[in-house]
Amino acid sequence: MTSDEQLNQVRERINTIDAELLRLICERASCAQDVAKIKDAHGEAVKYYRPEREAEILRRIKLQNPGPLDGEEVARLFREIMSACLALEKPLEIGYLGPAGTFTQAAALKHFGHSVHTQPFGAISDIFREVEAGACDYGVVPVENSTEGVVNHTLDMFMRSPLLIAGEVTLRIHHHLLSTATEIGAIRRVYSHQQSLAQCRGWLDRALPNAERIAVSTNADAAKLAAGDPQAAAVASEAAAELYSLRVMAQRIEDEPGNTTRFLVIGPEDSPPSGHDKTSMLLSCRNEAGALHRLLSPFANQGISMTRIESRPSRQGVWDYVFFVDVSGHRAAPDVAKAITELRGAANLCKVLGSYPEAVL
Ligand SMILES: C=C(O[C@@H]1C=C(C(=O)O)C=C[C@H]1O)C(=O)O
Repeated sequence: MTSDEQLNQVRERINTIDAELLRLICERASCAQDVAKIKDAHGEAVKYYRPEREAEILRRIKLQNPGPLDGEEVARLFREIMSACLALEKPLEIGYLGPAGTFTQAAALKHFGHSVHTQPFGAISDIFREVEAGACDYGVVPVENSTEGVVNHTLDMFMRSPLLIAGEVTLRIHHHLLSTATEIGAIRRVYSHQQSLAQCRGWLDRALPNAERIAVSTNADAAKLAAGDPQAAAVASEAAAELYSLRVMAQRIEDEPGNTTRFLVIGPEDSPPSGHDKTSMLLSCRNEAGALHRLLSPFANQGISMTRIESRPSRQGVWDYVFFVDVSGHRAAPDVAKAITELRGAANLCKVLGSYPEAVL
């Protein structure tokens, strides 16, 4: 057989597989419609989106993956299939910290897939308000974001808001040099958020020692500015390059590889147990010797591991400190439930912000 004949044979096989895949994906979509019909028939407030079920499905796909595709890769494909199936009912409305092209938008699409409708907001408080009002189904806000620097603002909102955490998203952050210039030598100005500039300082010192660095409020704003100035560049994401028609002049220019940031999904409800969950809570104690130790001992007593603790001044005058604590496990799990009961007795304040699946993607 000639190589052309061999290729034709494999291509024929691919065409047959594609037809079969298409049939199966459509059959899956019909099943999703059946789920909706059954739920509708039972009346009451219908909730189509099930974060715990989606997390279970994605975890199973990763486990069952026989290769050669990477587990992350197959999970991403199934993420999009589920997103499209769910959108058959009604695309979810997701508010995020804009403008378009921010890492928060990338996080929203990573978590929900591309079949949702994303709506940019200028401030984190606007996102909380829109979700509280029901204008958005969920919101996505940065919580440990090394680029936008708004962690505290998100944490402060939880002190006042009745919203709960329904999910978390982690995103690897890569910075690129974007411009309309034809060569790097033509660049006189570099725009970006100050933290992104700081994260690329070494690279900028070497490649653009004479260009002025100008800090702006978001990386998407930087991309917008670079789009209108051929002597300027922006340090921003690939999404921003596409959105503002900029060329990627240099890729992955961050000094520290492996920079990951975390986002939270906020909604009117948290998530039922998925098998691998986290619980976030807000705790407070008086400023006295041993108070923090006593506050956290219920977790240690139950053998629960704490994955994060962040302290904030309470601003309410009543309590000195407020701690944002993440622990492993769902609030419905006996050990976590027991620790929470103990905490309620000991802490001045114990507000459970929600239990949600650990990020799968
Ligand atoms: C509404 C449901 O399913 C939705 C659709 C899913 C899918 O396409 O696999 C998964 C979870 C839900 O977001 C449900 O299972 O009750």
